[in-house]
Amino acid sequence: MTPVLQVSHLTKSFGGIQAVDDVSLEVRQGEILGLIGPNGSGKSTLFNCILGQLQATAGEIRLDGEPIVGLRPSDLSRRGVGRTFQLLQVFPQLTVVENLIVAGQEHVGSMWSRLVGRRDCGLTDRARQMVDFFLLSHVAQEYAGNLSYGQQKLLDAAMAFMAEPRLVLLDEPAGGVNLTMLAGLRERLIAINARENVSFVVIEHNMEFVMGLCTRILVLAEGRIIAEGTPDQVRRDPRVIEAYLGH
Ligand SMILES: Nc1ncnc2c1ncn2[C@@H]1O[C@H](COP(=O)(O)OP(=O)(O)OP(=O)(O)O)[C@@H](O)[C@H]1O
Repeated sequence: MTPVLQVSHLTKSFGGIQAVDDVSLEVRQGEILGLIGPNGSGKSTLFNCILGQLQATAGEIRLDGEPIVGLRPSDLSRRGVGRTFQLLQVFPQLTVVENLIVAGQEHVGSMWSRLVGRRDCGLTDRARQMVDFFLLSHVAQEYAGNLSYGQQKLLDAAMAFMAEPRLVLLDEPAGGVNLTMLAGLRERLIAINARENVSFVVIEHNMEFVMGLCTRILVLAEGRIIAEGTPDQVRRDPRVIEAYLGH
């Protein structure tokens, strides 16, 4: 079966720095792939190249077998690529449901049709589903700015699923989330992955969280993949321990 995402020999330089250095990887249908590595190892740069926010210096990226290098983030989202952000992207002055609908609208029609058309396109129903799924029903009509940080992270995650994506790139979903909410967040992500057969790539510094969420993990150091395997294999790999300790 064609992988959902194929990255081949991707390189991104900033002047003399090879932030991503000849990286190749594949993401399979329904897989939850973790991307870990010390600070500055190239994780965000790799994400931004995949998402069309940075132009790769060399290499190829394919989505469902089709080359996507050069496509804009909006084109990618229409092709089924969603993302969450390291820093929250919710609108504090909109309610939870309104945030979800706005996130869904990004993928439906042009700005003009959004302004004049008001076609719902099932967004209200999908927003209700996401509110229930991410355990936000009790705050559905609350302004997002009034939610706890953990609830805002759940909302941020839910927003990435509004357009029923095939692939979601999650940038530190556990960052800043307190211990009591972490287990719930991980459980919901695993549940939506299974329910919608969507693939994830997850950047995460919280080792316990990423090891409990992902089926396979890639480890980056200085722009290169230095290890790959199941959470257990990666945890015990001396190259990984050295990359973290030597940093
Ligand atoms: N816009 C830029 N201009 C110049 N150098 C950059 C730029 N973005 C990233 N870098 C450099 O590229 C390297 C990789 O950075 P990147 O942010 O991708 O790492 P990271 O693994 O995501 O780090 P962190 O875990 O701290 O977020 C670093 O040396 C960084 O300083």
